[in-house]
Amino acid sequence: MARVCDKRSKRNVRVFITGISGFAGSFLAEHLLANGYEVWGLVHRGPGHVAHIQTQLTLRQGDITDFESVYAVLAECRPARIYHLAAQSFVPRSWENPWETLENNIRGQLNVLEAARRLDSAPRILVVGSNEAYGRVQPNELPISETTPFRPISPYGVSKATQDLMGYQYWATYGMHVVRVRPFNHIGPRQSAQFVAAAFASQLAEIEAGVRPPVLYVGNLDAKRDFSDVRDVVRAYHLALEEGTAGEVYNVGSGEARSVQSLLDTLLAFTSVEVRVERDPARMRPSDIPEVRADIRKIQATTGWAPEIPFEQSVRDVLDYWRQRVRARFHSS
Ligand SMILES: C[C@H]1O[C@H](OP(=O)(O)OP(=O)(O)OC[C@H]2O[C@@H](n3cnc4c(=O)[nH]c(N)nc43)[C@H](O)[C@@H]2O)[C@@H](O)[C@@H](O)C1=O
Repeated sequence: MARVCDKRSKRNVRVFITGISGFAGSFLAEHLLANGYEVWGLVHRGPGHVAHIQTQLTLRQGDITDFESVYAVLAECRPARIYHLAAQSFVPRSWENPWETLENNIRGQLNVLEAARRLDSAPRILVVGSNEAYGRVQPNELPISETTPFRPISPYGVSKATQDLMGYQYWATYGMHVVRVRPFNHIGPRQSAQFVAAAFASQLAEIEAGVRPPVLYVGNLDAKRDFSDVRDVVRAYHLALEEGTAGEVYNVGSGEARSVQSLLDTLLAFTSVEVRVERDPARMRPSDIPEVRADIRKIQATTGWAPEIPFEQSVRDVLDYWRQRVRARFHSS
């Protein structure tokens, strides 16, 4: 373990992160900088969530679905590690526009792997799948292990199953050092308000600030998800790529299932305002996986990783993040 945390030994190790300006990508960039890596990244538009550390990074603009732009940036960087995080990650959007999600996620990763194959730096590559690839899991299959079959029920799940298999194939065919992870739900500051914890916290922060009536809109509260903190998840990504075995795949989760109702109850315990909770039909999905829970023994045994941030702390941090954002928005106008 000391090996991957030794800053001096990583000073010349160049990593490249796709999706660096996003939710998980920004925390990964911070984590790798703190561990002494030289961090590069691909941004589509602006620096987003890495604006505050921009001077410590080398950012290049490009479109993940355009091979030439991906190849040009990777050929310039010649990274020793690639963390491929860029993706369309909101499940309901994939039902509205399936091809957009499939194209972005599948073509995007194909471009990264094909470009990496042409590099003489022979990078290690982290491919990010999802528990959505497991899809419709039966109660007797819980907790979900890496050998549980894929039965995706959303185009997003299909795209992640494909990315996962593609990562395997590039290892099997070309012997490339590809390590795959299958993260379960992760929450934390900076997450878009599309996702459940941020969706609830952002409404609550606005209600507290008096800029929204005291009605909190929700979707399916019965679903059970395996939530972990994004800061624990990016630590797992780093350890998986440094300590994991090429060609292998690792679940990343907490090992516990919680209902969306219990997430809501935890949030409401942190506020003193009275809210009415109302079911919003627009937030219901054509199909929703009823329960997921990760078997995380494989990554624990291989890397020693374990989640460290308690669920309540993550939820509190999400709410505080949205309180700050709401304050900044309404004080500056
Ligand atoms: C691992 C996996 O994790 C995530 O996928 P997700 O599970 O779809 O995440 P979510 O936060 O959108 O929904 C969680 C649950 O919460 C329910 N729910 C209730 N009420 C609202 C609501 O108001 N908003 C949302 N978004 N969900 C709601 C919703 O029906 C679902 O059962 C992505 O990061 C994905 O990229 C990924 O890979």
